Amino acid sequence: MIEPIGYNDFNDYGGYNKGVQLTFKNISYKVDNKNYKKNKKNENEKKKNFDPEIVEINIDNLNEKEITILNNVSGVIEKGELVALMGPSGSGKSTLLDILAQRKSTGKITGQLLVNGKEIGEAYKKYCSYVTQEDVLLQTSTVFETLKFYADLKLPGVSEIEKIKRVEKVIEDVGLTLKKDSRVGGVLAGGVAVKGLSGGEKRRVSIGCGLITNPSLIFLDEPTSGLDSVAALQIMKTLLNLTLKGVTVICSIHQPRPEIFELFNKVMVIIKGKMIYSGNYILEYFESLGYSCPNNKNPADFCLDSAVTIGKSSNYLNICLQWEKKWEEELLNEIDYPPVNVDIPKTSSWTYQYWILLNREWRGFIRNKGNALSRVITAIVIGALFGSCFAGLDETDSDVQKIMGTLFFLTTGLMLSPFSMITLFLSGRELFNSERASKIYHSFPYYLSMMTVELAIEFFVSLLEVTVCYTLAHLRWEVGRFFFAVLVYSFIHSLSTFFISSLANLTGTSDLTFSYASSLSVIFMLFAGFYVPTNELPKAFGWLHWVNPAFYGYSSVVINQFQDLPLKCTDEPCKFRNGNQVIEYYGIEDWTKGSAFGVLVAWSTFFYSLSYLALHFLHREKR
Ligand SMILES: Nc1ncnc2c1ncn2[C@@H]1O[C@H](COP(=O)(O)OP(=O)(O)OP(=O)(O)O)[C@@H](O)[C@H]1O
Repeated sequence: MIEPIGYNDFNDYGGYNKGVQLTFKNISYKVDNKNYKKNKKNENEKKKNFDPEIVEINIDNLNEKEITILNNVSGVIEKGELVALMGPSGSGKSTLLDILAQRKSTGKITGQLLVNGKEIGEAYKKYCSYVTQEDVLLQTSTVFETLKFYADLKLPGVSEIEKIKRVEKVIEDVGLTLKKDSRVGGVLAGGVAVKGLSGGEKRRVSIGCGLITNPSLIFLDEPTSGLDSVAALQIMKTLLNLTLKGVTVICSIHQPRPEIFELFNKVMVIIKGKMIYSGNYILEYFESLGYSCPNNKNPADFCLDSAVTIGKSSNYLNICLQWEKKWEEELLNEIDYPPVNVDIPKTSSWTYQYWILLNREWRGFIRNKGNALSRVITAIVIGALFGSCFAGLDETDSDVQKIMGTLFFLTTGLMLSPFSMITLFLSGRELFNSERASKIYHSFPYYLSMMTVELAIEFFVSLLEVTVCYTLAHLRWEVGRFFFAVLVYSFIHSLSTFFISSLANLTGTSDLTFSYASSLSVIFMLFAGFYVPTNELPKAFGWLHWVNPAFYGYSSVVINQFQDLPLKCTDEPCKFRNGNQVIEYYGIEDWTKGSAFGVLVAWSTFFYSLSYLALHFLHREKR
């Protein structure tokens, strides 16, 4: 027999009241029917060949522009209650939980949500926790680091020692003391597998993240899924102990074993988007409807089986109406709203969020050794390859074309290398969406920290590649010009990173990102000014180089290389006697290296902002 785990030694660091009463009235949720037009067409076809003998589907339902997922759902959850949300698969449990936790950002939600009888405000999410059904965790962090990250962001103003104590207590409560320093593990973006926790252990880490702040209201979407029966009971007892402190806990749950089912103070049953019962006498209620639980049957299994049967029966709508009537006429009037205001927990500042996120981002990069090493090795190999192909160039008119080629291939090499980051951007986005929905940080510090680490790496990679290539190819090796070239190349690299991350954030899929990014990169390369000098472009395409960021990067390094450079003539007639003639030949004499670099920086800023805005506003949730 597992002993319940106490929370008595937890301090209320946030200083806010534990536990709240939550009332939801007439909640409905509708989404656009994406198949509306297709269904309408099919319906017309069916009407043409209508045969009442064989048509079974309800044509009217397929025909609606909006699909109703939840329909007029109401209920009350008292302070300190442990509530089970039950129903057949697809009945709307997770959707209701998402709406109660204010995590739905798509579809049309109507109805009222009250905390202690008052409309919920902006701070609502700060005193609730939500534990998702899927475990979205950073694979490279340890159990301790994962929980400490939540403690750092969600417990501002609490001392380091207290935060560590809190983290260790939660780790103990979710039964992971022996795994405290194990990595979470999983498959990293790019396919590298990191050994780590089992599925059930990850579940416990996710639950621990929800418990770290000692919240007033906890929502858990199927907290016991993936756990063995002992671990499931242990987790549920942990939750029960929280409720004894007054915390309100709501879980969606499928088929709990009888010992777990007994722990719940209240059961809510949803069938096909409608509530049919909410209370603590579920078996008696089903009996009154004519469904009796056999003695030897698990009551949770019985409830679910009965719910499935009711959903299919012709009496379903009557049962729903009967419950709605009971709610309107009896239960609603019996609600006793506690006269307590909920204190709002503090939030950490953006600078602090940035610092914590930066640390995590950097740790993630260092621990993803395969990625870090491959980027460094690729930079050295590519730099050496270009440098060797054009090795020992002289400052002569006959080597001008080769020098132009070296500069161009360095530019394109650095433009193409961020393609390998597509999966990294998209997998990071899943974690970001999950953490943002919990309101633990703002998107801006997240994006800034991610890009700070990326920019630092890119500067280092560019420095390596340019140093190797410039040394071997004998490009203009003066301190000022060399470092200017490194700066331009690292901006070309970052611009391409921002460009690809914009596409990833706009499209949300790796296939589309790859396809758009590769097509546009080819256009960028074609009109960069190497293959065809800008003044020789056909008139119809002449404008293209003006809107081509690669043109500005390439022009900047070409001017940096050739400006005021005397060239030796190897053959007569001599094509170029000095570098300025080269600059003129390529049609970029109106630019200085500084002005072209300035436009490159402006393009980088544009893609940086576009990528951030797409991250902030698009693809918030999968469903
Ligand atoms: N945004 C959406 N667009 C279209 N359909 C949706 C959307 N959100 C939910 N649904 C549909 O609503 C139904 C209820 O989904 P929900 O995930 O809430 O069910 P559930 O009871 O939690 O199921 P399960 O127990 O299998 O997790 C499902 O059929 C789901 O496909």
